Amino acid sequence: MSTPSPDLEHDAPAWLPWFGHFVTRRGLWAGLILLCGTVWLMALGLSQLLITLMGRGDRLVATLCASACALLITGVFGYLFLRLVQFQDQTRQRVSHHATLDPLTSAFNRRHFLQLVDREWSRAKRYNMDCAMLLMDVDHFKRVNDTHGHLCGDRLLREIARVSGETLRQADVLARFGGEEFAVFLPHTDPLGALDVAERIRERVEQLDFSWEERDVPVSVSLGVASLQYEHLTLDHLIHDADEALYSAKAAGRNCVRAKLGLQPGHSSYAH
Ligand SMILES: Nc1nc2c(ncn2[C@@H]2O[C@H](COP(=O)(O)OP(=O)(O)OP(=O)(O)O)[C@@H](O)[C@H]2O)c(=O)[nH]1
Repeated sequence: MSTPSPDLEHDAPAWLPWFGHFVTRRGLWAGLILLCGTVWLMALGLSQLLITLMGRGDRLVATLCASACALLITGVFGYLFLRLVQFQDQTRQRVSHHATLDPLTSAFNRRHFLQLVDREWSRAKRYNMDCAMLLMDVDHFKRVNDTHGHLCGDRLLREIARVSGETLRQADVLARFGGEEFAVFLPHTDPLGALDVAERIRERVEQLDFSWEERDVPVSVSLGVASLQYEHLTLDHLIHDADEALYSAKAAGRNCVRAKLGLQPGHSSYAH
């Protein structure tokens, strides 16, 4: 997933791979000599051409020719240099895109999500701030794939990621956690707020008017919610609790939210 796209090869200026191989094989000095030699030959050829065309070899003509050559060569090499800078920037952006985003849904991938959330989670833990984790799983997704095909399943995953993202605040972090499972980290969110977000996502997905080849495809998700507790010593503990809550939601018949919140004694789960 994080391998650079093959498009990069196509987008590279045509001379770049060749010149890159040359410098790698022969070394920097050989590259520099090749570059200087090319510039020198271009300048010589061009000035000779101009002098021949103008038919005179006096000082004024020589100065004009030198200026024209300098201008042209600076333009050519300036353009090549700028293309190189632009290409390098595009490459950096694509590599970063591939390293952080899930290619199907454009939500964060699991690895990047865990990196981001680990930092946020540690801060919340240290400063005693609220935060919560939601795990969301598409209901009977295998059936969708089997009935309508994998392309339909893929589009459904994209739609679910889209509507979930629209439901969240800027600071919330959404990721595709695995096959048909998504994770959402909610910083500065108390247990009731987390339940509210989970319920809103569930409703938005349920209301998705999703069809494939003119056939309606009913969609629902189950969500497990866990809020940061004193006994969560690592991020894994928080994720584990969200996973247990998700399991309860599935066991309760799906299309619902279950939570491990520790809201008050005797108030540890929530049903849609
Ligand atoms: N189209 C598509 N299918 C995927 C992708 N990743 C995983 N799947 C499929 O998702 C299905 C998950 O099926 P199950 O784990 O049985 O879950 P489910 O059918 O949703 O059942 P419940 O979770 O119990 O409601 C499997 O058939 C996987 O092949 C993907 O990227 N695209």
